[in-house]
Amino acid sequence: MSAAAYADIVDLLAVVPEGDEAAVEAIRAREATLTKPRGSLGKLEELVEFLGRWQGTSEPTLENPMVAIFAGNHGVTEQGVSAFPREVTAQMVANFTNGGAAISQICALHELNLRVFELALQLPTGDITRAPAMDDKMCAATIAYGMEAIAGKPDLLCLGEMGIGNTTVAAAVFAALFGGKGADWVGRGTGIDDMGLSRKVAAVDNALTFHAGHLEDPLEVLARVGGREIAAMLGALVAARHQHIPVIIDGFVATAAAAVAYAVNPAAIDHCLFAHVSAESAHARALKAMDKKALLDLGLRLGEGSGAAMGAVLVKTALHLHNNMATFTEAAVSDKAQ
Ligand SMILES: Cc1cc2ncn([C@H]3O[C@H](COP(=O)(O)O)[C@@H](O)[C@H]3O)c2cc1C
Ligand SMILES: O=C(O)c1cccnc1
Repeated sequence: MSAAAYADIVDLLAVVPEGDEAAVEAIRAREATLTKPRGSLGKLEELVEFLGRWQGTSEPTLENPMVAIFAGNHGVTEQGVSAFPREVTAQMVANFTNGGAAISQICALHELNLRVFELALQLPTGDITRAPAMDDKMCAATIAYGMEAIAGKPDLLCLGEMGIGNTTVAAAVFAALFGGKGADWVGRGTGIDDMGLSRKVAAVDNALTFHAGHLEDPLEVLARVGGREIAAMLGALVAARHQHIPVIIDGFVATAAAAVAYAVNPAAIDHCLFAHVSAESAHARALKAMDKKALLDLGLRLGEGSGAAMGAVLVKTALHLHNNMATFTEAAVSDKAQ
């Protein structure tokens, strides 16, 4: 990575705006006046606080929630690590736009703006078992692309991805950042069989061996064993923080982008809500490594932002209740006995 681009990205991760605790206090004060026992909406109350804290206002909005899907292709698919062929990435991108994918329908039903960003699908990244995924310049450019992609000021950003083979590179990123070997981080992804699973474990182990000595720096990890969609999600996540946009992270692969940010500065992902724990087995391990708890456990293992969008559905519900329920006074309901 050019020294300047590298320093810029590290700076943006290292020095991040704090959450607005005064906004949270004001939200809690209103919450206490609503016609329900205090705290009885549990995590739904926390979701409103999350929105206010990171939008920096006691009156958060959800007028422009965006689901951003970044799509990339991976050289490591040559190792036979996915149950599906590489061309599915581009085919699913078309399906997202045409309305046929799960994420398309979640977004249509719940009025979330779906944006799909293709990242040079005809040019897969390097096969991480024997080359860097990206050179530093490509990695920096892709992070910058992710930063730009969220222009248009969403008030909530859900991050998702599409990329056949990307559960393998995500596993390699986790192993490089948090330690352990392929077997600790690899799962079945799209549903690969036992032989394929062994090839996946070997691919991650071979990548760790090939890149040994160059995996100290989190951004170097991203460039060497990550992928374009992970780099772009990292850029989007960082830009969102500086623009006061709360972020919802999807499953295993999107969490790898958050993990790179976390490895540079744990506070850099405080504005990120982890929507769900994926059925991809090592996702729980990744969340634990960052001491994060997921909101939902729906047994999803899809990617494409589906879990993040389901999180956004709950956030929408939570804010609607907060804004539209009656207070004890308005409804003439007797408050708790003094
Ligand atoms: C039809 C289809 C739709 C998808 N939507 C998301 N993914 C998910 O599966 C891929 C990762 O799994 P692996 O590492 O095993 O290739 C990613 O594209 C991810 O978004 C899909 C996969 C398929 C096949
Ligand atoms: O949790 C995920 O992000 C995931 C799981 C399986 C396949 N693709 C993505």
